[in-house]
Amino acid sequence: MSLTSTIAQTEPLIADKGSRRPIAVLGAGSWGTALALLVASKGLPVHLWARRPEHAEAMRAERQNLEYLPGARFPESLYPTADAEEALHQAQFAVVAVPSKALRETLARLPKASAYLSVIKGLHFTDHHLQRMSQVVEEVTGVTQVAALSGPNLAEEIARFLPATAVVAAKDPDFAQQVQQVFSGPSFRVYTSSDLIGVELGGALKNVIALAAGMVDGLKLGDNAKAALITRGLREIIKFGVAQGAKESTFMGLSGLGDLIATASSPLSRNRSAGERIVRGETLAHLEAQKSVVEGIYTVRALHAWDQATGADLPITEAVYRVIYLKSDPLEELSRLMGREAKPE
Ligand SMILES: NC(=O)C1=CN([C@@H]2O[C@H](COP(=O)(O)OP(=O)(O)OC[C@H]3O[C@@H](n4cnc5c(N)ncnc54)[C@H](OP(=O)(O)O)[C@@H]3O)[C@@H](O)[C@H]2O)C=CC1
Ligand SMILES: O=C(CO)COP(=O)(O)O
Repeated sequence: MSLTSTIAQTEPLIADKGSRRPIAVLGAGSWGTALALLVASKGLPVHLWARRPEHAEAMRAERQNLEYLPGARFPESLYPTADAEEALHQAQFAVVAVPSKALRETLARLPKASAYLSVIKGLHFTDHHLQRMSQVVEEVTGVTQVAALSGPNLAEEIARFLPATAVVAAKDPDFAQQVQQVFSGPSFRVYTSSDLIGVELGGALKNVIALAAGMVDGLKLGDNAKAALITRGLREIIKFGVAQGAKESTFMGLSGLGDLIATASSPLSRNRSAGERIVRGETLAHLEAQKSVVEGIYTVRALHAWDQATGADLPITEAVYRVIYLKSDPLEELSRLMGREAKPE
């Protein structure tokens, strides 16, 4: 099936301007593929870009992504390609779904889209500044129409069309609504928000708390400890996020508390399971080398650099940093947290 026939055969289900144009998904890992499936299952044309031609070819032949999401069959309107020009041709917007460490390089070598949706849960520290992924997109491409989608969204569950929710935030409310329409469906309910900072920070920072939650699981510290970690972790996220300009209420929503609960408790979470493996002796080098990304190990490094530069008070984040990067004993870090100065909640 050719690209043009994919577009021509597809009857769009949404009524907004530009809806006949395809959605380009840049990154054919587990999340890019799951989102491509969601949209294509509505009959909308989706171009899924993979960086390796043999990966795109295999997906076209198998009609599934055997490397990242085996078993999830591709609808007709999902077209995998390694040709970026083809992927981005007439796209309504491009969904960026590569790991945060690959974002700059990927955007710099691909043709520009007219608008972008970041679904990346990461954070950069460059030149003494923290950068959210939408800011990186804007800086590298010069495109200002950028949104972010986040929430409790484990790719394997989304690809099985189990019910889930997410929130999309953008400076332009019309663009947030356009994205909402494209992704909303019977198994995926999408809310809008104007708090781009809060939505992006919630998604990035919960990965650090999920790493800590995995450590709690690995050390068998119990459910009280896990609940305490999630609650105090959320407090740390809120304090940091509000200082960055986010709204506190955003962190009590899907992209904050919602995602934190899912990631800190699910056996499917790579961040949570990485925490578990770290306390059993697995090395940072091994985690960095694994095929599927563990974003929290980069986010905690960026937050540590920020903490060093500004003196922000991020005790759980710092404890996770010391365990992962300085090989500190997790039980010593725990007693340091438990022994902090007494204070009101
Ligand atoms: N998986 C999930 O449940 C969810 C993930 N996210 C976020 O989405 C983002 C992507 O994660 P996810 O899809 O899970 O990651 P995966 O590890 O599953 O896939 C990563 C994808 O990015 C590609 N990639 C890796 N390095 C590069 C590079 N240097 N240049 C170009 N492409 C590259 C990989 O290609 P190749 O195979 O060739 O290496 C692969 O297609 C992360 O920020 C994650 O936090 C958000 C919500 C849910
Ligand atoms: O962001 C996610 C769920 O919302 C995915 O979590 P992991 O990256 O830990 O697998």
